[in-house]
Amino acid sequence: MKRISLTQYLVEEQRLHHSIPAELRLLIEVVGRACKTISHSVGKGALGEVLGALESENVQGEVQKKLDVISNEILLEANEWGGHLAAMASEEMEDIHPIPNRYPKGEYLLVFDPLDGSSNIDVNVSIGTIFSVLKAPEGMVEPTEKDFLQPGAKQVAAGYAVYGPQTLLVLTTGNGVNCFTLDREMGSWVLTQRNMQIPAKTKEFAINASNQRHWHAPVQRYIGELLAGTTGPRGTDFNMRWIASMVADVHRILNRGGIFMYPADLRDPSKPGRLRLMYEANPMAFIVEQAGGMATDGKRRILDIQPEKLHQRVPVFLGSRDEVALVTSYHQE
Ligand SMILES: O=P(O)(O)OC[C@H]1O[C@](O)(COP(=O)(O)O)[C@@H](O)[C@@H]1O
Ligand SMILES: [Mg+2]
Ligand SMILES: [Mg+2]
Repeated sequence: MKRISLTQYLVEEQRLHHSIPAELRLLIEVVGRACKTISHSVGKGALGEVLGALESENVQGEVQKKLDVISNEILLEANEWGGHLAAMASEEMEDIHPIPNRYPKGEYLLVFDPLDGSSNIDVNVSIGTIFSVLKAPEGMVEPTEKDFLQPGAKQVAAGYAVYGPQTLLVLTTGNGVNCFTLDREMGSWVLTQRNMQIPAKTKEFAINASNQRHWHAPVQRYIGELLAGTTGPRGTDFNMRWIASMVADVHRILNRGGIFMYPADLRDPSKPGRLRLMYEANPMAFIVEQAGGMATDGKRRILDIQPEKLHQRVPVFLGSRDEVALVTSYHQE
């Protein structure tokens, strides 16, 4: 098999297909390098003293794990001097992070969840990094939060890394979805899956069922029908998986189909669901659509939502098209 590296793939996209500008290619390479460094820290575990929690909380009021903070710092540092960005924003930081004046600046904005699946860090289950790239608005002088508040449809690139049995990088620049595997000996990302496609039909679903008593009626109905299996209206059995790392759940769905749900529920109305629009739902929705799947908040296409604030939460239904369309239709009845 001819080995194609991430750099070669991106150069091909840039030169042959003109689908990405050189600046964006270089930015993606910097993010890819940062993910390699994070992978290295994750892999050290107790030997690198990277496990466990800190005393601090992030803007979401969640206790920060050491690796949440380490990964955030790796991404900030790698991208600060790259010269391709105007500013960054992260799950772990309340405010945006403009590129300091001592570094060259570029025209892109980078948004990330530095470490996704924090509850799995200390138990050696797959975790990851999710990122999204936006273009800074025309005429922007000093970046502000408002410049980031663009619908997901405006993303120019999105991806995630999974730190699991293998370290993977899944990427879209709006021209399909490709997967790269980290060759740990060579230290390079190698293209291992081209043009990933999510099957439209599935018999597998992912939801945190411990929240069932709080769900709204359309989700109760949909899940009730799946659980009824051959004895219910669907006339077939469904299987359930829940890793509690969105990256790992989405990666499974990208490979063999399935529907992933994190709905809003009857609890705190100020928290519609758990996942964050800008750095979890939008990049994953972009990837899923590029792989032929569908992503909604139950009512609307996620990529059409106009963000109102950086750390906004949204309900998420994404994956195999037929199932996402069905649960979305239940919300419209
Ligand atoms: O604790 P729950 O309800 O299983 O939630 C799991 C979800 O929370 C998340 O871990 C949130 O991400 P963070 O770890 O980045 O906060 C998702 O990856 C995952 O799908
Ligand atoms: Mg997350
Ligand atoms: Mg996180």
